[in-house]
Amino acid sequence: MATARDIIAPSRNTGTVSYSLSVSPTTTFHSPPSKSFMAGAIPHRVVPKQLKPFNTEDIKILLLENVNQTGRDVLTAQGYQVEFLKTSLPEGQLIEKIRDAHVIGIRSKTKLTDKVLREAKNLLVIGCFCIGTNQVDLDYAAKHGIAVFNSPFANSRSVAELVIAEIIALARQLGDRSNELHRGIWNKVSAKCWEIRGKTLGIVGYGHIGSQLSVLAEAMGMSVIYYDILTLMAMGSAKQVPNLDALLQDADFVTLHVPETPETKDMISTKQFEKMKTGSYLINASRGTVVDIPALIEAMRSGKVAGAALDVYPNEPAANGNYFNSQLNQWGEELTSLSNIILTPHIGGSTEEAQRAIGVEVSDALVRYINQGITLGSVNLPEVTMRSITLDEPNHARVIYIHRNVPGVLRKVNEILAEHNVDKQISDSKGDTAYLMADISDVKTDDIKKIHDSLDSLPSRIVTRVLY
Ligand SMILES: NC(=O)c1ccc[n+]([C@@H]2O[C@H](COP(=O)([O-])OP(=O)(O)OC[C@H]3O[C@@H](n4cnc5c(N)ncnc54)[C@H](O)[C@@H]3O)[C@@H](O)[C@H]2O)c1
Ligand SMILES: O=C(O)[C@H](O)COP(=O)(O)O
Repeated sequence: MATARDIIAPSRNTGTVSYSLSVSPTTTFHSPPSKSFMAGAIPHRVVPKQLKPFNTEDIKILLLENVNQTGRDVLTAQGYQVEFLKTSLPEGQLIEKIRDAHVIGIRSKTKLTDKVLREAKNLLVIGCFCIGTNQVDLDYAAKHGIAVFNSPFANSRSVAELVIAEIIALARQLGDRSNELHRGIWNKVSAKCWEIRGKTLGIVGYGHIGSQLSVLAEAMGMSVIYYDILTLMAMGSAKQVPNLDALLQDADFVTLHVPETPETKDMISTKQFEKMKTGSYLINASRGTVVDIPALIEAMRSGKVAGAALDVYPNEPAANGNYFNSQLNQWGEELTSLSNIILTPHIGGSTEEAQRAIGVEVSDALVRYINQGITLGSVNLPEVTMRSITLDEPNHARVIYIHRNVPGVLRKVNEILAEHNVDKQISDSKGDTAYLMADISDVKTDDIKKIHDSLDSLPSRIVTRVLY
């Protein structure tokens, strides 16, 4: 029997009733009509038709990890069934829950491995309500026609501001002084406390966060150097250095802003600490795997590193609570016993501004994908968009065919579509997966199932959807 993932029934809402235009990606291209337009210069506006894949209340969305209310509002306004949980889920429970879901929304904790995704038979799309997508097996998802979206920079500023705060806090040993006074100890010292003015900040990874931080740090009188695998335009007076060693030997503060990849695993370990200046500082708000923590503990004990701020850890708890100990990470208690180390629970992107913006951005992308098949912003499928079908175009349908990227597919698809007029068609590929979108006209209701089933029976098929 066809499932919600592949068979597409007509929407209850696609008659002549009024439509919400908010879901149309093209809405922003329609200026409000001016007075002269209203006076009759243009007889009527072109109104995008709200395509629906099937009765929207059939769409089941599972939101984990306390996705912001803004995101929940966008999705519930569509009439989807939204289940919301504050925490991540252990693998067994995740597998049980994901079997039913057409959409899952997560943040950085939920691991969507191939093992989990294999059970997600109905899953159309994954929304990462964060920047990182390392927690998702992107390749498996693409090969199975599951689109993945994220929010590439809505929390970048929040992370950059946190790092600025940490640079000053480490230079002035604020964490220690505050902890002491909380225990009743007055310890007024200036030894080894510094201004940050004139010091050198070394930024590893000069992307959205690194470059934003660069601007803020220079404004506070720091010199900025950066290392990145790409040659990137410097902000202000910052200077790119040719390799990591060059950065480590010159920086007073080293801050990490690279993604989690095989190349960045233990990027900062014993050898790198040896290259750093004595009395320098390390900040990691990227991913926990990037720093070899036992090596950091050693470097801090020896005095090589004068202070550190960590926001991310190799193992992080699924929920808030009393979990940060040696069971979670074997060095947990050694780390907490060090002086001048700021430990935060992965809060780099946790501001009201960032979470609200991410909620809207990712939910909008999910709605566009579910209702119209648009993949703009997808991190694992080719980015494909087409202007909306309008209310002036009855008997039109949008065909989405995600298929293996092998020769001869377009010919077969167009043989199937040949009985109809193909108004627009776009096809693009990324690796092994290709994405075809075609708007066709002269389509009768009875044709929909035939088109769907014919495309679905092609050997190249990954996912077939027909929207109208
Ligand atoms: N602590 C938090 O709450 C928080 C919030 C947002 C992002 N993050 C993490 O920060 C990371 C960076 O975020 P971003 O938005 O700046 O990402 P980005 O993709 O904009 O920038 C990453 C940069 O790192 C560079 N890079 C990749 N591999 C490298 C390597 N081996 N050596 C040197 N440079 C390398 C890339 O070329 C790119 O310029 C994210 O991947 C995410 O893991 C953490
Ligand atoms: O990837 C990110 O955006 C950050 O690591 C923040 O993740 P979070 O949304 O789980 O706090």
